[in-house]
Amino acid sequence: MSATEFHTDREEDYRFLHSMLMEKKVHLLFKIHERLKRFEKRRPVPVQQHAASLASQLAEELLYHGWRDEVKELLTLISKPHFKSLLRTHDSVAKRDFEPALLPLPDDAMEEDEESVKIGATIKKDKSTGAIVVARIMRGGSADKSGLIHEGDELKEVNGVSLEHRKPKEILPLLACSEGAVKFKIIPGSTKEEMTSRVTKVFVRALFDYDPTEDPTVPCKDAAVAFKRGDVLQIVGTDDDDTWWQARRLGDGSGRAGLVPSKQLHERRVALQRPRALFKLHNVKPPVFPVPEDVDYRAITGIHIAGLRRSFRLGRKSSRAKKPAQLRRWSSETHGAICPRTYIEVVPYHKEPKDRHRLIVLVGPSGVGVNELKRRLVISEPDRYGVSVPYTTREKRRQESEGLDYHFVSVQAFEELILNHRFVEYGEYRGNYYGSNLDSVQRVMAEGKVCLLDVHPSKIKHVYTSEFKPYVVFVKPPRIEELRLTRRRAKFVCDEDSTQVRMFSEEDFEEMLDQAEMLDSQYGHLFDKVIVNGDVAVAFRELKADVEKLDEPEVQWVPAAWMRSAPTKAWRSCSSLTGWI
Ligand SMILES: Nc1ncnc2c1ncn2[C@@H]1O[C@H](COP(=O)(O)OP(=O)(O)OP(=O)(O)O)[C@@H](O)[C@H]1O
Repeated sequence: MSATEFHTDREEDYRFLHSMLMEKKVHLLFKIHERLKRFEKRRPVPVQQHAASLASQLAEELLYHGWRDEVKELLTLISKPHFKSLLRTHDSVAKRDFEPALLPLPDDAMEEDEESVKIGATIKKDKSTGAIVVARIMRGGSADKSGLIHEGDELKEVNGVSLEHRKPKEILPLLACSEGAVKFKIIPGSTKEEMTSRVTKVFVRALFDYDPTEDPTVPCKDAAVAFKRGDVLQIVGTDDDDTWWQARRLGDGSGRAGLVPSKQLHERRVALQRPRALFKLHNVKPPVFPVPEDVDYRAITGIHIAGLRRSFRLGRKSSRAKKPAQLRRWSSETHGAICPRTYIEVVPYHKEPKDRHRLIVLVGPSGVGVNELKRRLVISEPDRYGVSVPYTTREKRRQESEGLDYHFVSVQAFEELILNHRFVEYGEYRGNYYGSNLDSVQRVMAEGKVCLLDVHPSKIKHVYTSEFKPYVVFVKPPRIEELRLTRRRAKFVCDEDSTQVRMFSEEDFEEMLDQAEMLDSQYGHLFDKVIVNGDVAVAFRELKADVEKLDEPEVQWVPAAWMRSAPTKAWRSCSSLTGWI
């Protein structure tokens, strides 16, 4: 090689190197390298493990924040499949839970006589030791029933095959190909005491519906439990998990436990949906005002039924009245307060023969037939059912009797009763007070009768105590077609003085249905029973049978707060019993 050639080569090399180093891509690679080097030293730790669900919740919330350009841009960005995949990858790295797997043990390995029972367990690689450990045992599944495998146990061998250095994914085929009994070699993860203390015996009533098939965030749809508002769930494990609990639904027959959203998780979801709820609330019509009625049921039925007059709920008459000054609400109304409804702790209650009857609270939109049902109950068994006699400050009329139609009291006496919190519900109409008084309710109950009370649901809180143990029945209108059909001949009182009656109009039906929807969405968590009042005879029979059931020795689930002064320690951590009503 000549010197000139050598020189030329060097020249070319130099040019090549120069052009390569000037390449933009190479510069970017250097930058990435430097950045990675810096992060290597800092060892960043993920701040959270649910970035993907957080982003989808954020996207949902952004929908309610107008359509500004920045919002639009952010929404487009977090909705992109690449971005979503990135977050999902981030989450699995954050959890170091790269390959979670449901352990498909054959049923007969654990439970010979229950072939239908599915094994329930998940395994994962322990991030610090690299060992394969049992992550979750589904209560009621084969693994749980065998009593041999527990959460935190380390799996060493399956059928003699060592699991060392194996990934969870590699263990599944080992189980799949095993026939008959499966042998595990296990190192127990916790002591027996620790294990039993993990299984809580807390029962809750769900205050919302949950359908895992519609929940994109549930870790495993098959392992989740669906429930409806009002269902009683036994919380069998919270596993220190603030997102998913394990629970079994009472009465579903399987005894299998599965995942349900934790109180915290549901609260977070409700909080994110709140803008929508608040938006809806602006349309809510004002609720309760006193509207007395003087229908003479004694003349109609031959039985004197004290207190069976127009309820103190705001009638359709009042909500339409264009004279708001005439009607003034006095009691402090907490109607608009919204608290996320999650779960309420409940305990079993067995009614003893010496116990008083539970208070029956009937609620429903105006005109739905609450009074009608009350009246039918009292007439059917006047010695068993009673209604409380309301209080008023107005003058007694000639045909009225003290203590039968009303308790006629002075304004001063009435206001003292208000100050002493003796009213479940009260208000003022044309300069006179009217109210449903706790003493009246207590008197009916002391007579050994079933007291029927008709209040706006926002007032239930005044009787939500162990003394009254209210059983709340929501009387719901049927679909509009059935309303038209069943109320063809029905008349209702349509003026403030209860002197005029008229037929129901299409608008009345629509308003009744709207009100029912609003009551259900705002107070549905308080309802023990929903009765659709289509055919009144059917509704009455259903109501009567339901109320009679409360006297049977069957277990009734009542709020734990009624039966003890303070919530259990175990539950205190996962539920606040205040502020939900
Ligand atoms: N299922 C039904 N079928 C036909 N008519 C009914 C039915 N239920 C109630 N009614 C009639 O509808 C009218 C209104 O019923 P009711 O007075 O019981 O309503 P309400 O819910 O108590 O209303 P308010 O809150 O205004 O007092 C009455 O004439 C009653 O007889």
